[in-house]
Amino acid sequence: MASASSSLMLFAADSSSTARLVSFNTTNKLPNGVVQFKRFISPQFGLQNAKTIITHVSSPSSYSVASMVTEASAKVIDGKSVAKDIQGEITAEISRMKNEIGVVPGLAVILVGDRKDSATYVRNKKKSCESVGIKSYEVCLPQDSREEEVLEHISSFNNDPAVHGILVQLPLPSHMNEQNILNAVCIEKDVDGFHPLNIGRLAMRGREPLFVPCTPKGCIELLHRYNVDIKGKNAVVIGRSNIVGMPAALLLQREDATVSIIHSKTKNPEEITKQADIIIAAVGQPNMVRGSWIKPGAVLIDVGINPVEDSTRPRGYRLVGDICYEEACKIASAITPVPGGVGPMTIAMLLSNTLTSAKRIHNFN
Ligand SMILES: Nc1nc(=O)c2c([nH]1)NC[C@@H]1CN(c3ccc(C(=O)N[C@@H](CCC(=O)O)C(=O)O)cc3)C=[N+]21
Repeated sequence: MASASSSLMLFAADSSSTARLVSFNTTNKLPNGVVQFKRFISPQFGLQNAKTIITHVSSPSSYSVASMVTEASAKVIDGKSVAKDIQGEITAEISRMKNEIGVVPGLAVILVGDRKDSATYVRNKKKSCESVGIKSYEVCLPQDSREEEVLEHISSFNNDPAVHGILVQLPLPSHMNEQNILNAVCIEKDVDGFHPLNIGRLAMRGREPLFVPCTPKGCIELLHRYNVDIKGKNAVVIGRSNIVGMPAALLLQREDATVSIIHSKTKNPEEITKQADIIIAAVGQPNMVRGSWIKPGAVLIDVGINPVEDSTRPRGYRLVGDICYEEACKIASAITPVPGGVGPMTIAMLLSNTLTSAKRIHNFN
């Protein structure tokens, strides 16, 4: 078979053809060494992410063998880094606002109960607020509080001129009526974008919501900042929750994508995802989207943040997405990691919505 030098030349010839989808997926094992050629190159991001690993070079008596594995790995969409950039932009705007009109944006968070994950999110939000210069107000109520108490806090934040955004951490305890509570947040301070009037406007052509829900907004912002075309593309949203799937589908539609929504009753979901140029996965099922579900070159946004047991980690678990990253990164052209993908963007969009709200209320541009 191939000698070491001819295999390397073969690779060189390949790598000059940038735009072509080159794939030769062979795995040849020879008794005296291994020759492997494996390539998945996605056209959209060219070859910059192709990794060539010479795994084995041997020179038995008659010939030498180089084993070369070239696997394109998708571009990593670095949500953590984009979120950091955005927070820098927000910090600068807040300081300009403070200097020019003496106003500091304020965000109120209401947390009911003692779910550990909710407490962690709320703590992280508070830290992020501090770092950009947003003043945060926090109310923590016990699990057995009455709905009326929550409504009273919302009402007083609605009337507090120092507060420009109000977030009620979800999920609420099951004895509370989530609809009543979300309806009570005045739409001018609904930085989560969960008020039915904001969602309704998001759904209507020619109408503009005051706020767009943070997680879906973060997904679209990542696509924009990575120059992913959305217009005219096939986009698939997996999951139809009020807080992520549904608004994500509406946003993609507003960006002129052709949108399909997959949910628990969808038959043969993989046949639909296989057609998708863009997938947003938001179901909360660890590793549900397998490599075989993905069209080569697709762009993947993974909203899932699922803890799975892992005794090798200090916390006893690690976080995985809804998309099987190890398989998907060999087929997609770009993918968000978990953690470090959509999660940090959710917080950045919350800060951004809070700044927008303060600007609007104070008529500051
Ligand atoms: N009213 C309301 N608004 C929300 O926006 C809201 C909510 N309720 N309830 C819970 C979900 C969840 N959520 C996250 C935000 C950031 C990360 C995040 O930054 N995650 C890190 C990982 C953090 C870790 O290591 O644990 C990451 O993905 O890199 C995750 C999850 C906001 N939520």
